Amino acid sequence: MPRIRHLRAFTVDAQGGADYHDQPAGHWIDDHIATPMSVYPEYRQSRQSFGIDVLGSLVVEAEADDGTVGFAVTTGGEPAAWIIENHLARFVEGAPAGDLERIWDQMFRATLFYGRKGLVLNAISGVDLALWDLLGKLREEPVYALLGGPVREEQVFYATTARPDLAEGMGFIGGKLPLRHGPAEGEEGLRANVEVMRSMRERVGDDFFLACDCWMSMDVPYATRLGHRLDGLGVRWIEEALPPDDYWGYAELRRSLPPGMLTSTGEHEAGRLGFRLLLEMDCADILQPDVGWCGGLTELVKISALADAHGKLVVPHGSSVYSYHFVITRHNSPFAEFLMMAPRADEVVPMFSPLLLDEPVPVGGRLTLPDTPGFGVRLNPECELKRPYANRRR
Ligand SMILES: C[C@H](O)[C@H](O)[C@@H](O)[C@@H](O)C(=O)O
Ligand SMILES: [Mg+2]
Repeated sequence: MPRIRHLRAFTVDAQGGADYHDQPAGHWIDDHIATPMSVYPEYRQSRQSFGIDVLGSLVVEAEADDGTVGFAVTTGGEPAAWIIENHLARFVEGAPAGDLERIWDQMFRATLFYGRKGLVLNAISGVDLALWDLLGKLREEPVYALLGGPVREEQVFYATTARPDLAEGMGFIGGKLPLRHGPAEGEEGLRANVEVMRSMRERVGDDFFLACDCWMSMDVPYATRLGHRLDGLGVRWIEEALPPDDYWGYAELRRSLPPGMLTSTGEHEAGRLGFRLLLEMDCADILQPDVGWCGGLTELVKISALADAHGKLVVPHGSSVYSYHFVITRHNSPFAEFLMMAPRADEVVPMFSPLLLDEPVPVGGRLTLPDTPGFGVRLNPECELKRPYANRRR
């Protein structure tokens, strides 16, 4: 097995890409969506106004001594690039390309004093995914084959979108709508949240599930009232109603919702111990780790096994090929998320566009992955990469 000769971290000088919240004005994903910052009226209209896209895309390359290059993309930008070049690289360069477990463990242990979750886990995830891509290319196998192979022929998707009614016509099995109002907008905002879901239910068929995404914007009393007002509208789950660390609140909310209305969370959680806490405190019915943020595939495998042992679903937060190669191999990941990244959510475009070439998209709401080695994607040469920390300080 070749050794890893170089690890490189780049930022991308282009909108969109892996930091998919970085979109031009007018895009549905930045149009008055409720967030923890909604308590400040000046930050309600646009999530970019408070910096949701402040980090930018991160590209990680791992080159083996035989010249093979694996890469991956995630959210992290310059700060993640600094962590990778000045701290994580020492555990990767010189190591055998197959030593994913030891490399991951050293990266995680070495950053515990300042990492644990958040940006550092994004950086570790980016390195880990690049190493899985490299290993697949060296072994000439798709990553899903390295994970034990598919448990189904094709993957079905629900769509996260401002237009679930359009997503139904595209063959998706359900639609998740981001809610626009939080507690600070009072009863009027709550009524508007309920009304948008009621209106959407009237526009889609009974077999098409709806969910609502609250992006950490609420509190337990408000989310409980919301859940009971949505009862009867066929809302499958209420997503990420509370801040990620409010394990107690999630457990209380889950007990308080109407029978059959599920809760989900996890896209801003990281590491298997964080997900163990969500499981053992009965916080959610569906866990949604983002494989580009939770620690990468090496950690997602552990998170998923824990969840499976608790009888819980793992439906990773939209992360393009990096989650598709995983979910196709796990029974407790029966469907996947697809984020509709067209500005008016009226057509299917690759999630990380324009950063990747050969990025697969669902057709008719379903997808069969090719057997291309690694994750089966290439970097778009038209996207200008910058390597801000090539001259390492440490
Ligand atoms: C659409 C949601 O508001 C977020 O932008 C999205 O990133 C995430 O929460 C999701 O579940 O897709
Ligand atoms: Mg979400």
